[in-house]
Amino acid sequence: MAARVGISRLARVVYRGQHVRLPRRTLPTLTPGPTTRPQGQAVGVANLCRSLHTSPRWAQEAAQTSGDAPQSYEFQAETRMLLDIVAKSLYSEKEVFIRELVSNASDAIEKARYLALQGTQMDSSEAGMKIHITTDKYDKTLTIQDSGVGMTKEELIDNLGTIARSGSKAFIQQLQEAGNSDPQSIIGQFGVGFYSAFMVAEKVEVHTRSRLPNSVGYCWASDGCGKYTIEECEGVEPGTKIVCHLKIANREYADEQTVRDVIKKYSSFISSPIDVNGEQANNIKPIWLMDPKEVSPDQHDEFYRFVGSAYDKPRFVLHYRTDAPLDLRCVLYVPEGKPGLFDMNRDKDSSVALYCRRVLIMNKAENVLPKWLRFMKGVVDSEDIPLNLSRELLQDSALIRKLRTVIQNRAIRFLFDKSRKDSENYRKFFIDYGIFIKEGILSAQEQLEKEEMAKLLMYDTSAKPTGEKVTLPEYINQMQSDQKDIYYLAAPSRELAESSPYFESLKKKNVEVLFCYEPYDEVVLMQLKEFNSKNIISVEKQMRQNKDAVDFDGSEGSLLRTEANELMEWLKTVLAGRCWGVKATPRLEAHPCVVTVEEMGAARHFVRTQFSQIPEESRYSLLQPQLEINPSHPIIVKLNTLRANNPRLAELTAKQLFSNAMVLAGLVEDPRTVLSTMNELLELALEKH
Ligand SMILES: Nc1ncnc2c1ncn2[C@@H]1O[C@H](COP(=O)(O)OP(=O)(O)OP(=O)(O)O)[C@@H](O)[C@H]1O
Repeated sequence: MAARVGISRLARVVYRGQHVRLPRRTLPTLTPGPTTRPQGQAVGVANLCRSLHTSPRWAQEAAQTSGDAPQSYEFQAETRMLLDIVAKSLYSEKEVFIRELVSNASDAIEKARYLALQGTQMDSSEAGMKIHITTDKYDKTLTIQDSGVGMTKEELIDNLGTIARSGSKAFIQQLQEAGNSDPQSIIGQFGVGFYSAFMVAEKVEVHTRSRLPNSVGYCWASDGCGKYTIEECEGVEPGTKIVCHLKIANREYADEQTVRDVIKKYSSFISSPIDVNGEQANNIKPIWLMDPKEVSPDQHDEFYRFVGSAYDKPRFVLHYRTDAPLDLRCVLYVPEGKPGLFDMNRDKDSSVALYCRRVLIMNKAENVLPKWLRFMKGVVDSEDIPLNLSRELLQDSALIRKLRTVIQNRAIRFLFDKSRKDSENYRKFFIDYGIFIKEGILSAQEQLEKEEMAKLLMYDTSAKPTGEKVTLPEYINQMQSDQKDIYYLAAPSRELAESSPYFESLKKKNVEVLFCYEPYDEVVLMQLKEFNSKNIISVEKQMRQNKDAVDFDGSEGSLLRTEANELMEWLKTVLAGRCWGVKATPRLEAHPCVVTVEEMGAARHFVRTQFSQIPEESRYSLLQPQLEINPSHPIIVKLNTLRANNPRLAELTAKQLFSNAMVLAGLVEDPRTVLSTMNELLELALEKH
């Protein structure tokens, strides 16, 4: 290694095609040679450098060659094409070449570990399984050395002279299909493995020795312009050392801090230690690869803050490993904090990083998790994901879809487990994050998928005190033996739900009813339609469908059948244009009447969202409300006599009863519309007092 002298005392010369750094005092003795390095003269050059008391790295290595002339080879045609494009492209993220080389180094170490584990006879020691990176600003070199499997001469030719990886093949194929029209746009979608080094290097040297017994070392070198050389070298350590002689424009990659930053960005979680100039650069443990039992809560807290760029803690940790149907290692966190308004946005960036064998593929990987799980933060690592996965493929590949389904199913199972075993914390989670689950149900296509997510829903219920929620499976478990359907009631609050006329008869029969307080709750349940082969129906619908006849037994204070029939006929006339039918119901007790419509939830949604644009007279014909009267209620009984005694007061009372019922059903957006006749009604009612 050259002695470190100040830059002012150094001079740079190009000697036989190489940039050589020399102390100034030696300059007069140097005679520039030819601009290209002739084959077979490496030893001479090295000798010259030694005699000048300087030893640039390439010259040091040249001094160790066997002395035989390096053999020259041509790259396979496809490789040449790839190299040409890579070298000339204006690829914006050149730094990824470090990721590619580090990932190859890590793969080589993994292979060596694996072979050693398999009992293959090898020259290996676990202790040295490291990646060493050295930077030299003066030489403009970046060297990446691993203690992995190394390569034999044949492997060098096969692996680096031809396109081995499928990703590169796909890249070439796309390029050909695109008719060479826009290579930059295509190259941006791919990592191009080892060849990406030529984006930044004018020359790349690979010093390698296979770990197989009795292997010799080789030096592979190329400027990426169609040819490469291989020569036998002595003193090569087992493993591979890649020296990138950087182009002047890319000399920043010989800067230690730049390299550290790139490693932090892409390769923090590589399992082998990565040293940059002797100091470890990846000090974060890939905890998702550890045995879940071995990871402490503190480690999770720290890692969560790192991956999620968060300041709180995770409330739930899903640390999950599987080999089938996909190889998958993931750690996913549910934040302790509540979601902010921004988190609700479906376009919010994902907080999940996608790795493949500890190599970062994409930081904010969209589509790895379904949208509704966007509140989860963490890491997904799958060996089945190709390293060169493009953004386009990530958008729409069968593999990513499969990954998404596997993770979604696991997340649902995990959360469902929490709901049963850690119910208090799950209840709090549901209050904060339930809206995402509802969104998931609304956006799912398949009934089965909807029902899976619906296991996670929780509601207040008529059978439990306020705040004690039940899940749908719990509701079904508690159902009465003769109960066929799941009932729900949408109301703005528990008080209004409990006093709802629609709930009266079920309450009397002790039938449990789910209370939904949010406007979108009933939209979700309407979409869900059924759960575990049970229909989910609103209490209003249940009432409208009910065919129970009124028992006109002449009980005291109740209308007789004929009286009720006459009153209903009269009501039809008085409410013409607003009411599409009148019937008597046995299901009311405290209330004089209710309004029912075909799909109450949908109607309410319609009223909320569309009614302002629809003229008054058309609104009723769209809703077609039906009035159901309670023939035993004092107001109804009185109304029947009133229509003969005081027709005007009876008419006003009937209209007001209908308006009140519409309000109770949640079908009136603007309450002022029901007050128009109220003063006249009061005036007449108070006349005799
Ligand atoms: N440091 C290394 N040690 C041993 N072999 C290496 C090393 N770097 C590259 N290779 C060999 O060269 C081949 C080509 O490398 P390249 O990066 O172009 O693609 P790849 O690593 O095969 O692709 P992928 O990472 O998708 O499997 C590798 O498959 C490997 O056999």
